[in-house]
Amino acid sequence: MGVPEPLSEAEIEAALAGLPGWDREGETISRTYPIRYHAAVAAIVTIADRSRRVQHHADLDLRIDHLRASITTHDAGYRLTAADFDLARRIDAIVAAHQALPLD
Ligand SMILES: C[C@H](O)[C@H](O)[C@H]1CNC2=NC(N)=NC(=O)C2=N1
Repeated sequence: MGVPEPLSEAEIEAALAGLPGWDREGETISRTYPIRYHAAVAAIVTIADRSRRVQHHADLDLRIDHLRASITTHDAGYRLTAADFDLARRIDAIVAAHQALPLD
């Protein structure tokens, strides 16, 4: 696998438009999910498994009632690449499957 190519501004904006809930800060995208702590722990295990398979990892910040995922591509000099948006979509699907329990 080669070094991933950074995306252009137009490509980043187009990718973000297809990912509701994700925000961009510079060359990082992030999303905060409301989710119960224990459900989030289970989601994180699945996210870790997926990350190993695709060799791309998010920064994950677990709090009592929410989980925040932040993604950039270290190998591209901390720039946004297609791998970041692919991972974001995978995390959306995984968290959605674990959000079934209401917050209270
Ligand atoms: C060798 C290994 O594939 C690389 O270090 C991968 C692992 N996971 C990664 N995750 C992220 N978010 N960015 C990377 O550049 C990256 N690189």
